[in-house]
Amino acid sequence: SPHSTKRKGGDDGGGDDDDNGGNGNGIPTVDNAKNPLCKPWYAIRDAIMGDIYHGRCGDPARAAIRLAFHDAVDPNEVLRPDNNGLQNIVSLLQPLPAQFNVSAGDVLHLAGVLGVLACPGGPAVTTYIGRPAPKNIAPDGLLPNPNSAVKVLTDRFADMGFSIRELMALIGAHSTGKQRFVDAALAGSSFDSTVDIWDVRFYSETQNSTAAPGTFRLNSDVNFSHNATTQKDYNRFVGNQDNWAREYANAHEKMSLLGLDQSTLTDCSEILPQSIDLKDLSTSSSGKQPTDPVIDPVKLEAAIQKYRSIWL
Ligand code: HEM
Repeated sequence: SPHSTKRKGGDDGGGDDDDNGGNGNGIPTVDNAKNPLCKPWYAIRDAIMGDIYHGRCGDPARAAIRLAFHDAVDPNEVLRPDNNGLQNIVSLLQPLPAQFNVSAGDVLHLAGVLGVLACPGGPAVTTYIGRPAPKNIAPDGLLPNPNSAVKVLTDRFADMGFSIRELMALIGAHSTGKQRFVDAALAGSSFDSTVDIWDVRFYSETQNSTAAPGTFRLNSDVNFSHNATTQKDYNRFVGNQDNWAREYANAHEKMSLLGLDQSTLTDCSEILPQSIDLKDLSTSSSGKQPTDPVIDPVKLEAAIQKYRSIWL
C-alpha cells in the first residue's frame, strides 16, 4: 500500500512506527528513494548490512566502527590494511568501491554508520556520500594510545576539533568493542558485559571499582571516568541512553566529515534502517527503569528478526 517515506534524518530513530518502506520492518526501499543521488546506495547498504554484517552486531560491525574512527585520525589510509586488527574488515569492504563505482571513503563511512545500526540501541548517524578518492598514501597513522595520559588524549582530540564532551560520547563506541592487542593473553575480551548491544552499560562498568567478569577495561577509558577534566562529561552518559544516543550520533557525524567540505556532499540518511530501540526490550516491563536495564534475549532476537530481517 502507498505510504510515507518520511524519516527523521540524524536522530536516534526513536522506536516510533516510522517504517519508511511500509513493509513494517523499518527498512527503506529503493522504490521509495527521495534523492536520485542516493539510489545506488541502497544496494551498497544491503551489501554491507547483509553480506558482511548479516544484520548483526558482530566482529565486522564493531571493526567497521573503529575503522571509521581510524579514517578520521588518518584519512590517507582509506581501505589500506594495517596492523590494528582492521585487516579483516578492510578486505571485506575493499571490493565495493570498484564494484559499485563509488569512493572508498564513502564506503568506509557508510560501513561505520551501518555498524552502529547493526548493534541494537545504536542511533542513526546522518550519512553523507560524495567523498573524493584519497589523494595520497600517508605513513602509518598513530591511533591514540590507551596508556597515554588523559591530557594527551583530550589534546589530541581537541586538535581534531572535538570537545571533551564529544570525546566522552565517542568513546562509548567501546560499548560494542573487543580488544585483541592491548593484552594478547586476553584477546577477544570485550569492554563491557553486553558487547552485542549499543548500551550505556560501558560507562557504568568502566567507572566501577572492579571490572565486570570477563571484561577488559582500557586504562584510557577508566581514567576518563575519574579524571577531574573529563568526569563531568563522562557522567552525562552513565545510565542515560537517550543522551548518549543523541550526542554520539552528532559526534560521529562530525567525525565522518573531518577534512571535508559538507556542501560538496549529499545527505543519504534516507537509506538507513530504523534504529532498534532498547526501551522495548527490557526485562522490567513496568515501573522505573534501572540505570542499566537488563535486555531480554528473547525480545532482543525478535527485534533483530523484525528490523534486520532482509539481511540475516
Ligand atoms: C581516547 C581515544 C581512544 C583510545 C585510546 C582507543 C583505544 C582502543 C583500543 C586500544 C582498542 C582495542 C584494539 C585491539 O586491541 O584490538 C579499541 C577498540 C575499539 N575502538 Fe577505540 N579508542 C579510542 C577512541 C575510539 C573512538 C572515538 C571510537 C569510535 C567512535 C572507537 C571505537 C572502537 C571500537 C568499535 C573498538 C572495537 C574494535 C573491535 O572490536 O574490533 N574508539 N580502541
